[in-house]
Amino acid sequence: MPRQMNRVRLLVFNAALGVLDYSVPEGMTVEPGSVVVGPLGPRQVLGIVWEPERLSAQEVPDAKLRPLLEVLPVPPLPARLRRLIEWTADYYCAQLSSVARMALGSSAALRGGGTTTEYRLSGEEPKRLTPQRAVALDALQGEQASIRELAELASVSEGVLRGMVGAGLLEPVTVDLDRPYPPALPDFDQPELSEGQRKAADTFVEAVKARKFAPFLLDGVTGSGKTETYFEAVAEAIREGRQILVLLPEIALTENFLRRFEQRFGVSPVQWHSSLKASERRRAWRAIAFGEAQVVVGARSALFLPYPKLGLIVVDEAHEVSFKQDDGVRYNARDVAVIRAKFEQIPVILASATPALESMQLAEAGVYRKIDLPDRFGGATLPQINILDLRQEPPERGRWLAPRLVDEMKERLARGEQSLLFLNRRGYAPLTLCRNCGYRFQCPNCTAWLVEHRFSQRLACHHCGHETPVPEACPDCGTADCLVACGPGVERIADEVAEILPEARTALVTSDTMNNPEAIAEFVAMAEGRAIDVIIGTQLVTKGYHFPELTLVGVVDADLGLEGGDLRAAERTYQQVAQVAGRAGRGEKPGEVLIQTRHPEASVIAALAAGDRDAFYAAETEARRDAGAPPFGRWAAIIVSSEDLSEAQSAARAIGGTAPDHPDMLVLGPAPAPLSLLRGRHRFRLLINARRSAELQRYLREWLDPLEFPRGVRVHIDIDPYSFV
Ligand SMILES: Nc1ncnc2c1ncn2[C@@H]1O[C@H](COP(=O)(O)OP(=O)(O)OP(=O)(O)O)[C@@H](O)[C@H]1O
Ligand SMILES: [Zn+2]
Repeated sequence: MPRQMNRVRLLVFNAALGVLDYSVPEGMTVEPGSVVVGPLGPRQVLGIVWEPERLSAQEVPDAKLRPLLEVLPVPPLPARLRRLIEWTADYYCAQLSSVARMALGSSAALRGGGTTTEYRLSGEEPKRLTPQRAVALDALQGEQASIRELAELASVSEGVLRGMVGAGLLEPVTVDLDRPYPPALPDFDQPELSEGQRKAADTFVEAVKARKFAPFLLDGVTGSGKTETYFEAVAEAIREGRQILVLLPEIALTENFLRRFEQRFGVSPVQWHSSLKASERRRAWRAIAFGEAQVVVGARSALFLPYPKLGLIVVDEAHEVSFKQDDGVRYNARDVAVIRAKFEQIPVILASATPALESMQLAEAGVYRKIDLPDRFGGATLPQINILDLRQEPPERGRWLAPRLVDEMKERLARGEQSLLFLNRRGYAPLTLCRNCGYRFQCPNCTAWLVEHRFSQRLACHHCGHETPVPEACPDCGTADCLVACGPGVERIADEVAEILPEARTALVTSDTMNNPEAIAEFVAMAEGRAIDVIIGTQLVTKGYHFPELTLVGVVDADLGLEGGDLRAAERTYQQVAQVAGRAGRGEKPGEVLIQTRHPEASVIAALAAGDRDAFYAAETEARRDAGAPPFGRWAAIIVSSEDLSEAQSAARAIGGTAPDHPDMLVLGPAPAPLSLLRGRHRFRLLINARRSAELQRYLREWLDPLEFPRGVRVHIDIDPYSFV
């Protein structure tokens, strides 16, 4: 029984307001974690009741307190989650309210029950069709959503759709906002596990039963059946009536996961990601908060949701850098998942074929328990990896694929097998210039070249989204037809494949072409149905997929990732190439991988070719130890930006000038960021390298909190940064 509180302290979602105190009117019951509404001047403010002793604020006398207006009809945020929110804000030097906001998801979800109206095509035959209506009719087949969402889907105005409602072409459907999800069945279709899988699964199942904090690193080669293995732990948690969270790095992987899940458990899990419809988001949030959602699969933002009875967390493809959020609260979902498991006293499984060095180190130190799956499932063997030295076997002029790779692709095509070409570069060409005057197309808002996209016939900035049509003539010297594309992107590789293998059926897989679940599902179905011969893709196709007929992987440019030279460049290259190589030979036929490179002697490339993962990790570990880099030392970045260059510069200098002189901490910079202009803001960076034992966050706060900057200046702290641009 919560004690009756007659005054409360609220965490509110406006950092400028700080913390607010209210009185609790007669008859209203609140407890820590309650989501409430209070008056603020003439307006209202949403807040979470927090333990007053954990939020410092000036004490307001009882007599001056205004009463709360309302307690929202949702369960109070659990104490364990409140502690996680505090931990995250503290560790990442973020605002408590910004972290707490991630737990609430959507404001609509905070209001209870009810129905909403969605629309779908009525099936009525139109008598007369405007072009706009024809577009909508085509685009909205099988869709049901609000008018606004449908308008977005069909790229027509809401007015067009309202007209279609009037004409009876679209019909309203009443939807129960809180309709329950069908239950997942833990024994729906249990596969026969291999001996290794069985052992691993038993360990996980025991951990779920034990209900204690237990972090695992599931280190299994590509195709070893990590998913099947951790599904047994999921099944056990379902049987025990607990909730399960599975984090995936990208929505693109969800489709694949959903199908596997459905085969195993009979229904889809509850999804949580940024492209959910508003009504789905609200339904999912409420099912989660009320403990009714059993299994939730989501992107990193699913981590802070208010599960009342979490029993297991899985982070799949745990090495992926996209678990690191680089705006708003800059946190790493993989790391926070482990902390959440600790607060919840539950097991957490980090699954990967190419674990992050940090995770390997923690396993070695005995913090994580390492579970190995060293063999592929079903007798499949790991692919043969061969180096293709571009200096000795160059592609023809103006081409990017070396003859040997082309020959191998032709052979696969003749045998009815599939090939995959990997190049981690969207668009047609990364740089466009004028042949006559040398003019280069650059983004007006960013320090970046514009990337040509032939599909959309545009030049686009991959940092800010700026786009412009490809002009007929050079904007500088006015010469017509003089633009040349420099270097390859995946679209250009697709063109090349069309030239050399005109009869091959190809699929281009990038975030430009696979930007919705339907497109991804269609691609997967076609690849599985052998309606595709050659897949050309970015990092989007490197992981998760299982196409048994795929027997050749070509890495178009293995050197690309090493160019930037940041801390994790070698590791990332290793992971990407090993992952994409892992798509080959997963069925009965053996796979082969050809890595095109100009630096076969580089240690990453050599390790990949030799299949010597241990050697790679060992060398990389030593390099990091020498540099005092993570996980042996700690890093933090300070990013200073302003639309005004001199303002940004003096703020950065002021920070640099007041850097504490501490034996545990080395401050580098300020220096202009590699992306010195981003979305119209000038940027400077400082990098702090600290000893592992250093109280880095406290130093940072003591250093930065007293400083004041002009309003246009933003100062961000990035703890354990992944991006250095
Ligand atoms: N015990 C099993 N019974 C039947 N099929 C299995 C079993 N284990 C794995 N498989 C199948 O083997 C294939 C590879 O498994 P899975 O995709 O889980 O591997 P993975 O370890 O996640 O690989 P990657 O890291 O490359 O994504 C899948 O098609 C999966 O359904
Ligand atoms: Zn830009």
